[in-house]
Amino acid sequence: MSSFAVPVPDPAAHAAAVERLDGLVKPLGSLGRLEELAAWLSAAHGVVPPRPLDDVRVVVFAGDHGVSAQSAYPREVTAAMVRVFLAGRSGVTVLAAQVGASVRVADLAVDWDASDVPDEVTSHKIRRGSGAIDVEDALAAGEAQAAFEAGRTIAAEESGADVLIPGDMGIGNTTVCAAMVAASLGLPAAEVVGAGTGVSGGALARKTAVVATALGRAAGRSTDPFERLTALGSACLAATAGFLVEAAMRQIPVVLDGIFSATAALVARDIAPGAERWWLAGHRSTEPAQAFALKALGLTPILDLGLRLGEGSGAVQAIPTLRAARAIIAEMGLLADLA
Ligand SMILES: O=C(O)c1ccc[n+]([C@@H]2O[C@H](COP(=O)([O-])O)[C@@H](O)[C@H]2O)c1
Ligand SMILES: Cc1cc2nc[nH]c2cc1C
Repeated sequence: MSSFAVPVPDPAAHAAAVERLDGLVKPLGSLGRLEELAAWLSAAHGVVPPRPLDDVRVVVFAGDHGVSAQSAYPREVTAAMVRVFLAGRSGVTVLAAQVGASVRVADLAVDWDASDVPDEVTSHKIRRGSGAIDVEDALAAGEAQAAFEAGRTIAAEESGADVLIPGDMGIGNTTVCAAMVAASLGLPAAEVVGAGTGVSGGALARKTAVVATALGRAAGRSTDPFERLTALGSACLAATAGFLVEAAMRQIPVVLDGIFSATAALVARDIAPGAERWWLAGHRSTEPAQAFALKALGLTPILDLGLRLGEGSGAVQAIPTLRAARAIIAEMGLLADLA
């Protein structure tokens, strides 16, 4: 049973938004998804028009994985990228600057000596790397809960945001996500495994075999979301799930990114049913597991740009579309006022 009483987005504001949208100077329904998003934002903010989306914040959850050998890139890239985020030179930092969003990086489980980075980066650290899920549990007893609580705390720290975006950085995390989505939805490894950073041929077959072995090892432990995170997940996945649940509790809209945030969302929805009403899917990733997870959550991506970077980069791209959705309901004239 869930101990999270997730509020429902305001149905009266949604109804008022639909009525206003239908009265704008345009053929009925002609602004398509923008109309749907305008009504969604109105319900989330409980007011028509919704507030401007001025304060957009990305939190990149960084961690290493015992299955990092299934990536096209070496494990050390995770730690190196944390420094790139801090230097403002990552993909998401550059793209976030384009839409005026901030980027924070949180090291939950990077396998490095982080003694020279600011404390605020490592203050929620759970461990150095997670277990190789084909041979051992990802997390020790209690760590999934601790990481989940860390993610909740981070969302609380960022609760001044108009929109929150979970980002991710972790070599090997698409292997973990594939296993988690397969376990959550009862799918075979071959249907969920994707190229990640770019594996193909024999490497893709090995990645699929690792996911299949992990699923076999964790058989029977998928029902409870925290047990699933312990067996097959990671500290970052648990923290991102906590971040998503806390955002929903605080009625802060979230734009999900790629495979990682969709995987965390699937677990978070099991922990806090109804929380998914506070989340939008920012974009469609190339990873098959993301498509399965979003379908199960009932979420349709706003954009499909063929992105597979992660970091929150795709979600950030959806912000101008959301601002456009707000602008139509805030600024367009009414049919009733036509001369
Ligand atoms: O967001 C996505 O859908 C996505 C798809 C493929 C790769 N990534 C990023 O690449 C890393 C994981 O890929 P891999 O091949 O190392 O498992 C991790 O840092 C993710 O942020 C992200
Ligand atoms: C360079 C690099 C940057 C990334 N950002 C997210 N995942 C990544 C993987 C690699 C390899």
